[in-house]
Amino acid sequence: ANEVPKKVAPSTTIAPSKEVKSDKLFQYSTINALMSGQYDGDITLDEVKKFGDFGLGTLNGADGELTILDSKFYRFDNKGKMTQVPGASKTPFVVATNFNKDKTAYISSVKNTEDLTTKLLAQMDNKNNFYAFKMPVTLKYLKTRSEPKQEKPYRLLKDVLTEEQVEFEYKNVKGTFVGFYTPNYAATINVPGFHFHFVSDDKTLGGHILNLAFDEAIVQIDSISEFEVQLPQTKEFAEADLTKIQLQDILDVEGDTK
Ligand SMILES: C[C@@H](O)[C@](C)(O)C(=O)O
Ligand SMILES: [Zn+2]
Repeated sequence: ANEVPKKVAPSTTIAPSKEVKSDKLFQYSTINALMSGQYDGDITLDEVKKFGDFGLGTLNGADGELTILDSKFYRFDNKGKMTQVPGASKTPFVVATNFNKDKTAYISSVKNTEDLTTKLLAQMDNKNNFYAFKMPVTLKYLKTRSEPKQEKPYRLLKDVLTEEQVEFEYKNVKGTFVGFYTPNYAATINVPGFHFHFVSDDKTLGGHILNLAFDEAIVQIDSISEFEVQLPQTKEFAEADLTKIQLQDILDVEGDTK
């Protein structure tokens, strides 16, 4: 009863920190799993939407090229058709973020994707961060690819794309470039280096960019210091050997065909 009352620090209310949308990169599954033929995911695009309004990937069965822009899901198929897909659609591999630009940069006289990556790298302060790039642009030249829905037993993505990818070439297309950069240390998790998709403003074309050219554009750059990988909880994923994929195989399928 006569114990000395504990000294209580004067209560200080900490001003609630400004609510900052978590600047995180979310991905479902890994590029090694996709390359190994893991084409059936157990996540819907509506669930992905919780993690980002901006992104890219594919749909179950590797059924075309997926691009997420302003929280809408666009599928560009092997017939060159672009459609919006319902949120109940599932994906085996997707990368998404709530895009918030840290800076913008004026990029000009881009002759091809190699030239673009050099110009983007020059704008990146930390090559060990992830990055997202959003760029409204009129492309003088655009070469994209897509691929048909696969049937089981699934083949390696390398074989699917080598044998079945369909390439499309366009001139003077206005749209939005959706891009990501993954540091090489994460090369088994996501596409190492740059990965670009596209959605035309009239929503008629896009897909996985193999090559491009444009005179000038302002690119929005989002430097990302946190990434989250949600792993498929499917039997196939649990039993898959994901160590066989070679880095060169990923680079071969992501880059332009000769
Ligand atoms: C479906 C694939 O072509 C994907 C995910 O777009 C990629 O790996 O580039
Ligand atoms: Zn792609």
